[in-house]
This record gives sequence, structure tokens and C-alpha cells, in this order.
Amino acid sequence: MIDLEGIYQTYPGPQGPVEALRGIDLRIAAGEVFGIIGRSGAGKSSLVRTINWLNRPSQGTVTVAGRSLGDLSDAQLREARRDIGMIFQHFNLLASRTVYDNVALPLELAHWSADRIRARVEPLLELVGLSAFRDRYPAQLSGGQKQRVGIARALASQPKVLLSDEATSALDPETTRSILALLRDINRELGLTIVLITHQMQVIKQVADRVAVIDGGRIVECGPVLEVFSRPQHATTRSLIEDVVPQSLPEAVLARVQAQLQQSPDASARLLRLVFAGAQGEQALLSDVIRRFNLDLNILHGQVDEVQGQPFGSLSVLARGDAGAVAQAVAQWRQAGVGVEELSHV
Ligand SMILES: Nc1ncnc2c1ncn2[C@@H]1O[C@H](COP(=O)(O)OP(=O)(O)OP(=O)(O)O)[C@@H](O)[C@H]1O
Repeated sequence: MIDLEGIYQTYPGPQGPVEALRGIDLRIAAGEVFGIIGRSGAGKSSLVRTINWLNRPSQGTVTVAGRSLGDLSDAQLREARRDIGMIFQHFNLLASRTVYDNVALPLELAHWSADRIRARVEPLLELVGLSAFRDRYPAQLSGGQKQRVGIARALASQPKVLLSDEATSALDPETTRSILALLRDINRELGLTIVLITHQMQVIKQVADRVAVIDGGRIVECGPVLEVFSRPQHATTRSLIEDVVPQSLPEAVLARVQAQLQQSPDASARLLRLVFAGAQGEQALLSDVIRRFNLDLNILHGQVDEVQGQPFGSLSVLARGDAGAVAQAVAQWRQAGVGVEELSHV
């Protein structure tokens, strides 16, 4: 559905050119919810804006729904952009128009008749849960309701792709969850391809199928969300994931364990972090090794969660046992597909 090849974006700057995008290749399939995450200045906005040609890249090609945007005339580009809806962090609603009229705007601009507009807008207001608010003005709405108007407006021209530029960044966590659930429903019901850029891993966790991590204008990691969460390869990914899955042991917990072991030393003790995802989360991972290898396992820190309906978690444990027992337990976990890393020597 979306194909980016060799995208470079250079902006002029007071201290010389700024290279915002440095060779991006990305393929997003029809019907996917695809997340792009990165820190401030990583190049997220520059990237998402090349997908509707609001940013013309310095180099590279963008193909959306079979059309190479760089090859189109202005009229063809206007036509192609109807396939690409967009929602924004600050909603971009017109204050002087009601909810209904904001959603109707793109259709008015396309010279639709009032009857046709009504037939399109009313079901959209229903879809986003705002039928009762149709005559209100943006100033009379909450942030979440404003974003629902933004979503309905973006869907008015029946796009194939919806781009979301930090659409939940200005919302509280609960409203964020409800907007993301709405986007997921729309993706399922309408088969819409959704590309969302965000700096929040929570957003990726709740809604994306695949994620690309962008850093310094390059994609440093890309894959299915569950895979990237369980085996992050790049330091930037790890630190972004820390928000939703602890990647290390809090200093205070580590200090407590070290103090305990100083009082009663144990040469077999190892501090391990286990990461499990999907089917592994349903197995008796701990009790099995405890029984089989006669291990002592203290759970020190961790979290069990769900990503895309699959169990996913990380547990930090202190493992102790007879000579070789901990190593055998580690081997068994690894064989079962559980990620095991040694946190530090204690
Ligand atoms: N129009 C512009 N002119 C000059 N430099 C720009 C322009 N737009 C972006 N940049 C620079 O390009 C780099 C990438 O910016 P971009 O807005 O794409 O990042 P971002 O990841 O979306 O950041 P944020 O999350 O803070 O919005 C930054 O160094 C930024 O300062």
C-alpha cells in the first residue's frame, strides 16, 4: 500500500543543511496499523509528511496505492491525496464551524451536494460516537471529542490510508486509550491502513501491528511489535521500551539484593531477567524449573502484560541452587524460547 524508497530530506539551516531523513526504505502493507516511534527531532514528522507529499523529499520515491507521488501533476496529486487522510496532535478544527460542518468541509470543497454530504457525514458521526454533538462548536468539546471530529473529517473522503501525527499526544491516558481503540475498530471495520507516529511506546503497544524505530533520520529497527518488544536490538529501542517494559532492575532493588548476599554469600546466585512472549507466557516457566532443578527463585521485579492479545512479560529473578542447576534452568528456558539475560554479577 505504501512504499518508501531511498528517502532523504535535507532542510536549509542557519548553520548549514540539516539532514532530517537519511535513507529511509519502508514498505507498509494494506490493512496494517504501522507505528513509527522516535525521540523528538528523530525525523518522524518529516517522514510521515512525505507519505502525502506535504514534504517533498530531497531524494527518493513514495508510492501510495500504486501511484508514485513524485510523478503526478498538481491535479493528480490532489486526487491522490483523497486516498490519504490525516489527523493531528492539535486537531486542526475550524473554530467557527460546528462538528457537522467540520466533518463536511472536505466534501464541500469537493463540491458535493448537501444531500450527499449528509448521507456521508451522519454515519461518520455515528462511527466516532458524536451524533449527539453535531451542532456543537470545537470550543464546547473535550480533547478526545475534538480528535473524534478530526478522525471523522479525515475519513470523509473515504481514504485508503490514515496518517496520524502524534494524534494522542495532547490527550490524557484514558482518552488516549479510547481514541486508539477507535482507530483499531476503524482499521478492522473499514480495512484502512493506518500509519501513526508517536514518541510514546504505550501507543505502539496498544494499537500497532508492526513498528519502526527512527533515530537520527534512519530506521534503526523494524518488525512486529511483539518481536521488537521481546528482543529489542538497538539502544534507542530499549530505552523507548523502558516506558512499558522494565529493561533493567531499579537501583534500590539491586542494592537490597547485594546487601542480602553480602550477609549470606552464595556462589551459585545469579541475577537474571526473563522475557517471554506469546505461547511461552502460558507455560509453567518458573514452577517447572524450580521442581526439576531444585532451584530457589526470588522474583524481584517485573511486569506481565498483553500485546496484541498475547501475553508478554519480563521478570527479574534471583536464582540459586546446587552446582550447575542455574545453568541448566537457563538452558531449559532458552530452549523454550524465553529470553534470558544476566543483569549483573552479584
Ligand atoms: N522546515 C524545517 N527547516 C529546517 N529544519 C527542520 C525543518 N523541519 C524539521 N527540521 C529539523 O529536522 C529534524 C527532524 O525534525 P522532525 O520534525 O521531522 O522530527 P520529529 O521526530 O517529528 O520531532 P518532534 O517529535 O519534536 O516533532 C530536526 O532536527 C528538525 O530541527
